[in-house]
Amino acid sequence: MNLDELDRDDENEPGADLVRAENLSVMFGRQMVLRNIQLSIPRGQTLAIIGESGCGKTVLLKTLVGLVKPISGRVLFDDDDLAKLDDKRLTEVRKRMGFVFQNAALFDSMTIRQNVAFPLQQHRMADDDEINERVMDRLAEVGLPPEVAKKRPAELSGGMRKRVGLARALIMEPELLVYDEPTTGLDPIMSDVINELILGTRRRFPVTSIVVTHDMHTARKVADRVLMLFPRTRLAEHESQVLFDGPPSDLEHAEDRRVRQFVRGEAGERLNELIAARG
Ligand SMILES: Nc1ncnc2c1ncn2[C@@H]1O[C@H](COP(=O)(O)OP(=O)(O)OP(=O)(O)O)[C@@H](O)[C@H]1O
Repeated sequence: MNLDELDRDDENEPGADLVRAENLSVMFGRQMVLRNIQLSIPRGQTLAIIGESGCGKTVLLKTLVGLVKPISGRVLFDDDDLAKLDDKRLTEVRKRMGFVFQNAALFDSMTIRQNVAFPLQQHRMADDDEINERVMDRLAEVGLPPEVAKKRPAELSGGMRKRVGLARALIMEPELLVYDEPTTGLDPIMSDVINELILGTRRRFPVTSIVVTHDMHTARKVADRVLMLFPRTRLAEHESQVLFDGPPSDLEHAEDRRVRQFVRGEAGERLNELIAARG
């Protein structure tokens, strides 16, 4: 083994950062949604991003995977600055990411087999037999029976569609999996099935995960680390937008009262603010 190979091995070790955001700020028109976000996600970590509606969770997620461009700062994926990559390199990098969207985002006109195979076919990654085998393996991994492959999304329940979405995200064996609200709209039992799948996926593959969620049960159960964002508009000028960054077990005793209120589901002074705003 030469020195270059040794270096590469170091980078792939658990613990080295896969994603790094430096001084990230994002604006839409005149609205500053994110300001000066600093974030490093080591390989193998599962990070949950929480915070009230509209605080910028999804925007942060999209910026970290290069779907939204920051007005300042940068995102490094495995040390590559996403803003500096041309389209071809960005496509290569995206192949290393899997996306599980809120509504599963399946193609209604395609069968489940075609939906799950889509990323492989799009990148012409395998022949038909291999694609078929991989699709069936992934469906089995998310607990779906083989006969589901022939069905169309409309014939499945919401929970089954979410599982198909996860199977599709896994088909490329990504290094980074991002989940946007994976349990929204599901009953508590089906939510827990999805939580267990997220945990099981992490056990089976050495994947790094980012989970945007409103569901504190999900955050506590699947995450090694939780990041809580707060809406920019309600922060004092000097305050950081990240109110909490630590293990889920520390949330209940967080120093910041706004964190404790959020995780306990208490409206606190927010209720008075909303009543005052209504006049
Ligand atoms: N493409 C866009 N163009 C303009 N404004 C946007 C765009 N995407 C998001 N925003 C604004 O950015 C803010 C943060 O949105 P974001 O979707 O990240 O919130 P969130 O914390 O994920 O909320 P929720 O929990 O309700 O999904 C919102 O005010 C939203 O209107």
